[in-house]
Amino acid sequence: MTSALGRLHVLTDADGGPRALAVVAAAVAAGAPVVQVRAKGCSDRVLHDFARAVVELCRPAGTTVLVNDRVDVALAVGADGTHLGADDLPLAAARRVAGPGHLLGGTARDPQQARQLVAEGADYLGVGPAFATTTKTGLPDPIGVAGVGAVAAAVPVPVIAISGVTAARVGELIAAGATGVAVVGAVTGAADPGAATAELLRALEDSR
Ligand SMILES: Cc1ncc(COP(=O)(O)OP(=O)(O)O)c(N)n1
Ligand SMILES: Cc1ncsc1CCOP(=O)(O)O
Ligand SMILES: [Mg+2]
Repeated sequence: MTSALGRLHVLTDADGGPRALAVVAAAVAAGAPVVQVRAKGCSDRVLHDFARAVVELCRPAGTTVLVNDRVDVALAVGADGTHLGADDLPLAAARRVAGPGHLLGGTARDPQQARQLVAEGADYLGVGPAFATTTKTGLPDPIGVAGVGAVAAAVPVPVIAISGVTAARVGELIAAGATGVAVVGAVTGAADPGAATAELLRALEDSR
């Protein structure tokens, strides 16, 4: 079943450890509509078990679960979708594996790339890097609010802005045309991830 796509995507921090699950529980309890399992550098077994635990935390709350990079793991744990970047399985190939009822998102930084991903069947796009971030290294220069807006104007699917997103920056991103935002540090790095999630949700509500 394809779940509706929420406007706040909380991405787990890369290590997928026990604190990561506690952050997910706090974000879900605070009303996060989407959690993305993003764990780097771990074994398939660790990623699978972590993703399964996230699904078990999210299902009772009706929270949509996406898995970063790995459509096989997403399907194995019953997640709602998969997020695919330039180094991941091509989106069209993932669609052949996953079938029509699985949310597939792609990463885009410009209108041409965005239109290509939509043509391949993307249900939504993660667009950025909007602002500079220390969470992920090796990123190209930020595209800024204007760059997010240029992509949003070019495609009919939801645009989720990512990179350096804070509650204070939500309004300008939505005003530029983004549907929602994706965050790592704003929640996982917060002393109170639940309160941080609620602040982001308020900022999104205020930006309608
Ligand atoms: C919502 C959302 N947007 C963009 C990304 C980045 O994905 P990708 O380019 O595959 O980079 P990694 O996250 O795999 O480092 C995302 N994960 N989610
Ligand atoms: C996964 C990813 N892709 C582009 S930036 C990023 C990390 C975003 O992290 P933060 O929200 O802490 O800037
Ligand atoms: Mg990826």
